[in-house]
Amino acid sequence: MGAANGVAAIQAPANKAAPFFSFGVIADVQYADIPDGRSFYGVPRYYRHSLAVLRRAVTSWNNTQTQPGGVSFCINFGDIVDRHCPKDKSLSAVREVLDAFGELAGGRPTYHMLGNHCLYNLPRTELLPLLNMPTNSSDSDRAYYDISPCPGFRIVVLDAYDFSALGRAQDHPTATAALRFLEENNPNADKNSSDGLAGTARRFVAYNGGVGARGEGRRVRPPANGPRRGVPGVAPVELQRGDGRRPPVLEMAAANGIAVNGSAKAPLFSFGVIADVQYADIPDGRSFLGVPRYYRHSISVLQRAVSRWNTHNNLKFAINFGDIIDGFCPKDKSLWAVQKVLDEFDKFQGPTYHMFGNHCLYNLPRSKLVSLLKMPTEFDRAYYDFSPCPEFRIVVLDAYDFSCLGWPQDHPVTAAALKLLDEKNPNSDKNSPEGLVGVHRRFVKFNGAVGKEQLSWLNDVLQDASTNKQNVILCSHLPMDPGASSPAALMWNYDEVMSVVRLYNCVKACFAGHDHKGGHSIDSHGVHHRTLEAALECPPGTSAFGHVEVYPDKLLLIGSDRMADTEICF
Ligand SMILES: Nc1ccn([C@@H]2O[C@H](COP(=O)(O)OP(=O)(O)OC[C@H](O)CO)[C@@H](O)[C@H]2O)c(=O)n1
Repeated sequence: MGAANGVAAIQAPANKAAPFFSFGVIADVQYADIPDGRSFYGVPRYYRHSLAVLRRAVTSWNNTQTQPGGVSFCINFGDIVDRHCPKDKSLSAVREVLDAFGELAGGRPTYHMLGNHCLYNLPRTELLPLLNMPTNSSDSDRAYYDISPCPGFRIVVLDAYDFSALGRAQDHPTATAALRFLEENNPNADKNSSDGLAGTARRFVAYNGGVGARGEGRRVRPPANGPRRGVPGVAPVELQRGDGRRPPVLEMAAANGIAVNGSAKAPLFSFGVIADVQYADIPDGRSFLGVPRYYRHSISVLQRAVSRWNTHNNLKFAINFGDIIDGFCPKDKSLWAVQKVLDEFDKFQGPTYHMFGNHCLYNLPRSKLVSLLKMPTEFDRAYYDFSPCPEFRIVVLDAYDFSCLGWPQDHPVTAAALKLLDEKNPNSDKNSPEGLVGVHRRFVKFNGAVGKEQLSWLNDVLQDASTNKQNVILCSHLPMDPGASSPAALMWNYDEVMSVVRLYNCVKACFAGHDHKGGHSIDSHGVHHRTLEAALECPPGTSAFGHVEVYPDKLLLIGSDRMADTEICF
């Protein structure tokens, strides 16, 4: 491409060899023949339509035009039917979904796993024969297995409810042990509620479960020196690899085994995170795709974040991942709205580092924003780095450096970016990804790219960080890995940025905003990508913010209710 301020050509994959095998994937169909509803947090759920999604998936997997050679099998990641399915219809609903999987051409199999919703409907004993898992075991309760579709690969399917309170009779020893475990680790009367639990302890709710320690072929030996750190009432065991070496994490097992791990040392430093506040003094609305947006409530989420960060008392700084106000903010109120949000950030007892999001640029020009957001940069640049301790460097990218947004209409960057969109996106409305396939959906006007000069600056910063043996946390409004984002929310030249990142080993994690539902992935080079859940889409009374504890060998994102906790080990 090599455009004015420059994004270079999007690379075709270098390796064009045929894959060893392909397989279809689908998760959380949660079918029920009932009207549409909403999740606990208010997100719409389409119980009947989900079966149509599955049928479309099967048609697509059967289509050798779109799936050259077809898929060899498919994996269903659980929750085949929903808990709201009337219980006298559970069996027929499960059968309906299984019939849809059965349409996979040539009798190719589907490999299923258990989800909590499966177990709300039917006991394990009834469910397991229906799901026909290749456990190859006389243990009729077993729901974990492995398959080897070709000599060089093995697929391992875990039973995440092996140790859980679900799916077994109340007086079954495993159910009793799991309930006792929940009693010890969750003080709420409603064990589905994580209220009051902090960080990763929020996972101790009845709708989750654990991998038990009794698996055949897993060699378990008791610890030499009695119990170590762990969950109260949980007896630790150490699991051995087949070669006898201990795995890198200490695992704990309860009566029937559950694995947990934690950190005892103090972090090097911690920082607050929040994304997509998108405040506007306007009534609630919806995204283009119909997800509710709470424009006024989002500032309450920020207020709660600042108050929690201040209570924490040990956060060195905060990072705001962009979209400080919304595009629907009346333009004569943009400045007032930005100032109102900044006043809230000012109540935090430390500095806040900001970055541009598309919505910032719908409201105000770049030059005005750089000074309002007090970015620690020279000239009008909106990318920068800083080092909160000798071992770490934080790099903040400007994901709209090369974009159609924020530059004057007659600026060469605007013209070059529009030209790129014309080449990549045939729609007359360049905000629409309609008809674009896969990661090509990112070529829409509400995204942008890191320009040539910024790429070269990034290269210099990463080289310097490597020389100084610093770990790097890369921050950008736009996500940079398809595994952690919808394709339509990706940075235009995420692949170019990641090519620079991969020249070094210093970048340990990339954090982003923009894709409001959030996401997490580990890319092929082991770099974690964490897209943060948006403050804007928190129904009143709920929140999405967090703080990151930074250790020499890991980051722990500790989220408030809608922001998921994430452990990033390196
Ligand atoms: N499919 C779409 C999606 C959006 N638009 C229009 O584009 C503008 C920006 O969209 P918006 O959802 O407000 O952008 P956010 O930054 O809040 O969210 C990120 C993306 O949605 C990521 O997936 C707006 O005018 C939309 O109406 C569109 O036309 N077609």
